[in-house]
Amino acid sequence: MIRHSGNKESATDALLSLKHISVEFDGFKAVNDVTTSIAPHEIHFFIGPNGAGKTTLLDVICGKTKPSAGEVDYADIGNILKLKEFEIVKKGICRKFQVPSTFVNLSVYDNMRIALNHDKSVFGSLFMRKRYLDTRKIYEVLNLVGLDKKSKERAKSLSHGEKQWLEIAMLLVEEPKLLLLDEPVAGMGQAETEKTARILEEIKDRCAVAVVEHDMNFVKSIADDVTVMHEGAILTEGTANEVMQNKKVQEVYLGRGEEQHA
Ligand SMILES: Nc1ncnc2c1ncn2[C@@H]1O[C@H](COP(=O)(O)OP(=O)(O)OP(=O)(O)O)[C@@H](O)[C@H]1O
Repeated sequence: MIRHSGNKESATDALLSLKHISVEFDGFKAVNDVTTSIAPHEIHFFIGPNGAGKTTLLDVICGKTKPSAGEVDYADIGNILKLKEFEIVKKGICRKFQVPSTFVNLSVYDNMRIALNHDKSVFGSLFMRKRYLDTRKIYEVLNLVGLDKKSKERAKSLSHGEKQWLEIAMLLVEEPKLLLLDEPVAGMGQAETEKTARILEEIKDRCAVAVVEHDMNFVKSIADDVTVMHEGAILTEGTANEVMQNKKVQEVYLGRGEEQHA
């Protein structure tokens, strides 16, 4: 975790720095002058009420949405706003969206082979470039997410949680430096949520993880750093305990009932 003495802009050890980011949709400011940073190998959560601008921030980081103002400095590359989405992926920022992106009729293993080849053409990946596939690497990552024994099963036969872990594994074989996850435990029961927490803790040896999340028990269990957003701006930042004790956070988010966090 980076501690910034009140000024995240000066964090020189950051993997990614958002500097004065604003995003407007038809004159509406969804994100308003956000400055924060993500350290290498940390699990950094973005929390806050619905519509606070959390997902929009992830969209900015992965290049899906271009901000109206600000800079996104990343690793030794500098400002990545000039890059296209696929170029940002190649630089090591990988995003898991809430919409599933596996090939449901293919096996877990074949999904991994496609991901490893950065080639979404099923036939190109499965047959023509076969000799380049790295089976050991695939099994090593499948083992990390607990799916190595299910490598031959079709993706559609996996449980909800297993599907999410497969998608995470498909990103991990690309060896990202920063993994972006949008509500990774949505729809999971307690056991799957806890397993996801253990997986993310292992992943952070390899890369930083930025997560948009509403499940506060999940946040508390693994967060290194938490940014609380409200109405497009940062309300406060700190450890999970620090932000949960913050009166403003309790007022605008935590104290508003479970339906807000669903
Ligand atoms: N493409 C878009 N066009 C217009 N408005 C948008 C667009 N994307 C997001 N917004 C608006 O921007 C605001 C922030 O949305 P965002 O999805 O980032 O919030 P969030 O904090 O992720 O919320 P949630 O927890 O509900 O996912 C919302 O008011 C939303 O309606």
